[in-house]
Amino acid sequence: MTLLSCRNLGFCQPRGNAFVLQGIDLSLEKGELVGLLGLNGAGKSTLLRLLMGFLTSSVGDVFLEGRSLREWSASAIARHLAYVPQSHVATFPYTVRRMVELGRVPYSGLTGRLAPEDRMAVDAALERMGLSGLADRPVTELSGGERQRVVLARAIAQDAQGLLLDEPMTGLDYGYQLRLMALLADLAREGRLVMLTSHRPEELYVQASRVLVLDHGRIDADGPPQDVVTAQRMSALYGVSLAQTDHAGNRFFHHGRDEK
Ligand SMILES: Nc1ncnc2c1ncn2[C@@H]1O[C@H](COP(=O)(O)OP(=O)(O)OP(=O)(O)O)[C@@H](O)[C@H]1O
Repeated sequence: MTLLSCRNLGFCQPRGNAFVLQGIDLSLEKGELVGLLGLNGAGKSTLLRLLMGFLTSSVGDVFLEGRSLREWSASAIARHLAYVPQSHVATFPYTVRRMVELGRVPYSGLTGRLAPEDRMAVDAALERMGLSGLADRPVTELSGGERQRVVLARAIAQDAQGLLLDEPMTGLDYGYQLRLMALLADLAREGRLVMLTSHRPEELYVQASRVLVLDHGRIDADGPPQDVVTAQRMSALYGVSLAQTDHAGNRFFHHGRDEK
């Protein structure tokens, strides 16, 4: 079932004269783990922000559950879609628990008391991100990777049907990168739409059910990872010579020896 879709979506920055995104047609289904690849500046974050309703399209429209996002209130969107930004600066010394509790605001309201199910969702998210032992620490006193796990836990606590993540692996140690990808795959298998931007095609090859390539603001490829994450396409996209080796369900890329 389609959760999010867009038709002929286009976006120009307010003071820019060129389109950052153009002619984007997408139908994003519940149960999919969608990876979004593209060069720096290709428009990946812009697309996620348009799908979240943080930016308003210049052309075309985004639909959530078949209704234009323009008809949805911000809190109703937040009960359907959670978002993890590319970077997050902690300026106020909230505790880790309090930060994760903010994921429940779409249900409890800003001043509302947390119901038992809110507390359960917060505890489960803390546990899933390995933060139970840090719950009472101020976020301003955490490492970069720990803070990233707090932002991820807040999004998971939101318990939304759609989870849109902008380079979520940034700053995570290798163990948490692998755990997070497995968790995202689980969330998709549970019937959620999970969409993430990434600069790691090999990781998308293993876990994503669908991979999109954005190139110069347009969708250049859209399909299963076996068809999209190929040495030929990745070489063309990144402008480097790559060869591929498949092994035990993984695909590894090797940088050609002729290039430095
Ligand atoms: N606030 C802004 N004002 C003007 N231009 C912007 C703004 N934010 C982004 N852009 C431009 O929009 C284009 C798309 O940026 P976007 O952040 O969506 O790219 P991205 O694919 O997410 O890149 P990266 O991989 O580097 O995160 C870029 O050309 C960028 O320079």
